[in-house]
Amino acid sequence: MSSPDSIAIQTCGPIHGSIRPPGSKSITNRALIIAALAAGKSTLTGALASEDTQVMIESLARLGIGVEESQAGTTLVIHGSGGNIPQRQADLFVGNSGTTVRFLTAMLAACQGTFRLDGIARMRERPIADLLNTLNALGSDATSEQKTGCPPVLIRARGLTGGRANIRGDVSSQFLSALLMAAPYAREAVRVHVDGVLVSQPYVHMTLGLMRAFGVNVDPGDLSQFTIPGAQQYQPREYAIEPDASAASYFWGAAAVTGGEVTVRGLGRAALQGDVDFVDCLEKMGCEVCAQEDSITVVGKPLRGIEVDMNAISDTAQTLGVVALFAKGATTIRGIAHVRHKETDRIGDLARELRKFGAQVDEFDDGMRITPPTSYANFHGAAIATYNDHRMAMSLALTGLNLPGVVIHDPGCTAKTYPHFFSDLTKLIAGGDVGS
Ligand SMILES: O=C(O)C1=C[C@@H](OP(=O)(O)O)[C@@H](O)[C@H](O)C1
Ligand SMILES: C=C(OP(=O)(O)O)C(=O)O
Repeated sequence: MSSPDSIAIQTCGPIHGSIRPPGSKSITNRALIIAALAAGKSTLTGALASEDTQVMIESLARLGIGVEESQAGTTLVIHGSGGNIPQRQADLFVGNSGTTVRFLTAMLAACQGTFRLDGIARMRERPIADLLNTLNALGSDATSEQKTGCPPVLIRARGLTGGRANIRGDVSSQFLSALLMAAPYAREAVRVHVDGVLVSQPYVHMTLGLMRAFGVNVDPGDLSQFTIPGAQQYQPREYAIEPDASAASYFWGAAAVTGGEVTVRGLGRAALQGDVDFVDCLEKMGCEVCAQEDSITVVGKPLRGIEVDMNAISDTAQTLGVVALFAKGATTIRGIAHVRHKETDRIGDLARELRKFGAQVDEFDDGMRITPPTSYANFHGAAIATYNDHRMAMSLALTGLNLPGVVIHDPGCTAKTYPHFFSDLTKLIAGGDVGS
């Protein structure tokens, strides 16, 4: 289905409603890797059906690991091969999915065969060298084909021997998550030390949680070093995936910018995803937050600017940047230098788009200060570029609920993690309960 070139957002009053967003991208792609490594049949329910999970599923299929999809792709049956990849030679396309390229690279290094992984142009600018170095120190032969430190990746895999290695933590936590999930399949124990300050830490806890759910226990300690005994196997199982907490941030953000009340169903404070902590930022800004075991409600109230370190929850930084436009006083976001390596440079490009609304935005290496326009005369809608970044499109769309004249270019880029975002937002504005 083709997408329009742009979408005009209609202003609305306070939004009242509830929504269950689609499944978590991060959990779906972890569960797919782990289930593929397990020997036997696993069933995932509540999975995300989007570009990022589709490139993972298609890659597994090319490797000869069957994944059956039903319920519009939200139920997945994986026939795991126990670490023996049926296709010993494969060329894989990973789109612009960081989790797919990094998790598959480590998984394949722990198996046998010759593999190549490549993606879209931006993927060829996203770092992976630190992961390759670590895998090579553990017995693999993995290289950046064009010696750029980025994909395409070539792997001549003969299994991981195990042993001691260092892994870099300050560029992307996905390197460590990838290694942790593959390590049980090394011949001997893997002892890994994390170099630098580990970013996006909740995702590593998520990784360990998924591994535990499939039968492999690893002590998190203080997340600076890990010992993973070798020659283990994951146990196949049925597993229910939580809704996506980064996606939920747009709906909590919608309550904040419209002064409405939005409940996200299927996510409580005990969720595996750190991004549920986004609601703490909204609470600091003045919103009311009510958390139940299986839902979190945000009630929009007059907003004030805050200072916040978003290192742990950086996928929600763009959402907060947008909410900050509607606050009294400046908001300072820090600790997110690593988001410059994502789908786009999320500091520079977000700053550029926020300025179009009349805000003053001061950019730092690791964040930005957003000072909202001081008079209504200077506060106006704008045509917004999205840089092929789903989170630019979804976050900046929220401005249009409050400001006339907002147009979002290339809304189809939300397909990376949320193909039906704009129709779900429209349904939520109309009121009622969205999502099953
Ligand atoms: O492990 C994961 O599932 C993710 C980790 C984060 O990346 P970084 O560790 O690169 O910050 C996050 O931004 C990404 O969307 C998903
Ligand atoms: C950074 C993201 O994705 P990935 O790194 O998995 O491509 C994201 O979804 O915001």
